[in-house]
Amino acid sequence: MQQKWSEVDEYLAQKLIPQDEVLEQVLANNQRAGLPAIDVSPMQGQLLALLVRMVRAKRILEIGTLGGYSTLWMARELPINGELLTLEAEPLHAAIARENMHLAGVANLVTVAEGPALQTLENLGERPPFDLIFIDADKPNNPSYLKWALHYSRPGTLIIGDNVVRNGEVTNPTSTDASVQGVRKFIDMLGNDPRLTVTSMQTVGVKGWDGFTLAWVNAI
Ligand SMILES: C[S@@+](CC[C@H](N)C(=O)[O-])C[C@H]1O[C@@H](n2cnc3c(N)ncnc32)[C@H](O)[C@@H]1O
Repeated sequence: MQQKWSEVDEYLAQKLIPQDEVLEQVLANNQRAGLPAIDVSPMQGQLLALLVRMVRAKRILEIGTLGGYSTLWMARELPINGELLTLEAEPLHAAIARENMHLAGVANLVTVAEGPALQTLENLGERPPFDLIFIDADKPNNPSYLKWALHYSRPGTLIIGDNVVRNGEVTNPTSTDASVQGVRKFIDMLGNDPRLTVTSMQTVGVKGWDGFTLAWVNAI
């Protein structure tokens, strides 16, 4: 079945998503630098781009940069006075992401903040709220990332969480995997917060079985 999903995902991506040399170059640069191939898929990247477009985001926060593949999908949708702050703990990942943003011509819109995301978030201080927040770093910290995401949100902010399926283990309350437990707590927090309207979108494809949560902030 996995093979069929991948085949369908590739077929749809080929039919629906134009070839893009810059995005492909970013993936090639990441591979050459030895970064893990755990970026979003092209179909997920296009979904992020559409969401940025639909909410007319001007200010974006991304937690978990890797080489900046998802960053680029989103940054290209920003207006010229937009900003995307992306948080990355690994110096090599941050350096490659910066190079990729230069290559793609969006370096003026994107700031790659290097260091543990929680530390960066604690030190952001007073600033205008973000319009869209993409959480895609270490899953055990997802509950804390959600708290900070809400801190930097306004009514109308869209908060997206990646990798919420965990190969189906997300339904296992006794899992000893810290990522599963982090995602389970994250989902509980999303579901129990009356300020949020939330859904989840599962995806099957070249990256396996996975899913996003999409949370709309109704009130703060
Ligand atoms: C799944 S990858 C991000 C993929 C990227 N969003 C994309 O789709 O192209 C997760 C990234 O989060 C980073 N990361 C892990 N723990 C972190 C932390 N505590 N603070 C900041 N970044 C972290 C990892 O180094 C890795 O580059």
